Amino acid sequence: MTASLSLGWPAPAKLNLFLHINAQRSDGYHELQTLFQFVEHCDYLDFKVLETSELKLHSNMSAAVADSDNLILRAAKSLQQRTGCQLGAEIWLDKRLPMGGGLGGGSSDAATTLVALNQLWKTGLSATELCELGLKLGADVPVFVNGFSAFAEGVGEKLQNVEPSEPWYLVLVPQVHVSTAEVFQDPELPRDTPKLSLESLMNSPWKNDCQTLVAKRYPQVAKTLDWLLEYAPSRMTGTGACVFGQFEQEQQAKDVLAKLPASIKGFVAKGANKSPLMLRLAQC
Ligand SMILES: C[C@](O)(CO)[C@H](O)COP(=O)(O)OP(=O)(O)OC[C@H]1O[C@@H](n2ccc(N)nc2=O)[C@H](O)[C@@H]1O
Ligand SMILES: Nc1ncnc2c1ncn2[C@@H]1O[C@H](COP(=O)(O)OP(=O)(O)OP(=O)(O)O)[C@@H](O)[C@H]1O
Repeated sequence: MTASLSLGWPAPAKLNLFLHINAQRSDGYHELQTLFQFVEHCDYLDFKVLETSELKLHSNMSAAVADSDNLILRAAKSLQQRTGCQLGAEIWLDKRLPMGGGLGGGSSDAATTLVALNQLWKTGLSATELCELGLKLGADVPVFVNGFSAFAEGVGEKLQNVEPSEPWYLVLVPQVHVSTAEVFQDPELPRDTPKLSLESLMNSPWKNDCQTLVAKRYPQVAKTLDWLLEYAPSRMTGTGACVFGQFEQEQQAKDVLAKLPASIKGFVAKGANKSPLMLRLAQC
């Protein structure tokens, strides 16, 4: 192993514990209020610093994503451009998170790339500057850079750290791809939930404003959610397709996982208010 090789940078999944859509802005984006929590189920990235500005990605992603669209390479390039850094990187992605499932895997990969390369290239951007850079790549990137469970407003970039309880989750992955852009463009999406204070949101029942619409458009999501609701309080995350049920004990979640019909995939993971990415960064 050479000194320039840096291994095992996690890119965790997130759950939207609640997701309210408050309004649509004139640029098409939506004002929302959401509560993000990480789960200890991650993609992993390895980095090798190159002395030239070349950026190279190797991955085991099941779906083909062109290099020009890949959020990892876009993140690395944006950091080079923002800082004038002349170094490059060879990056290995061990993709474990389902893609397009509302778990934010692509955004999380981008955030881990920004945080890791800022460290390895010694480009010295602050967390706030990395969040600003990340927001240009996707609305969910800043919360992953921030690294703490957060109440988010705006399009998802105005963050306030919070500490909800850290239960065990059973996350189910319906085998359908839900496009975030399509959900937000759908005329039937409710966009008028009143903005509430954090305190009243924390004390009200949690809901996802995209859930009814996505369940209607994708019967497999409805079926999966109905199945899980038999065992635990459950909701959809983000714009779907994944749904999650909440349990006090790991074993309870595993017992339900064991009953899962073969046609549905799922995993058990603990909620975490501190991102595993921050723990990895602290090791540097
Ligand atoms: C719904 C959430 O998953 C909640 O965590 C996110 O806000 C979505 O974040 P994301 O996947 O990073 O989304 P982006 O890649 O920025 O946007 C995808 C598409 O979703 C729509 N979009 C996204 C976020 C937002 N607040 N309003 C929107 O209308 C936009 O049409 C955009 O073209
Ligand atoms: N490194 C990456 N990993 C996953 N998807 C990527 C990556 N780079 C680009 N993408 C593209 O982003 C799309 C969304 O991927 P992602 O897994 O982040 O969706 P998601 O979990 O629904 O995200 P969100 O909850 O933020 O909407 C993919 O379908 C893919 O085309």
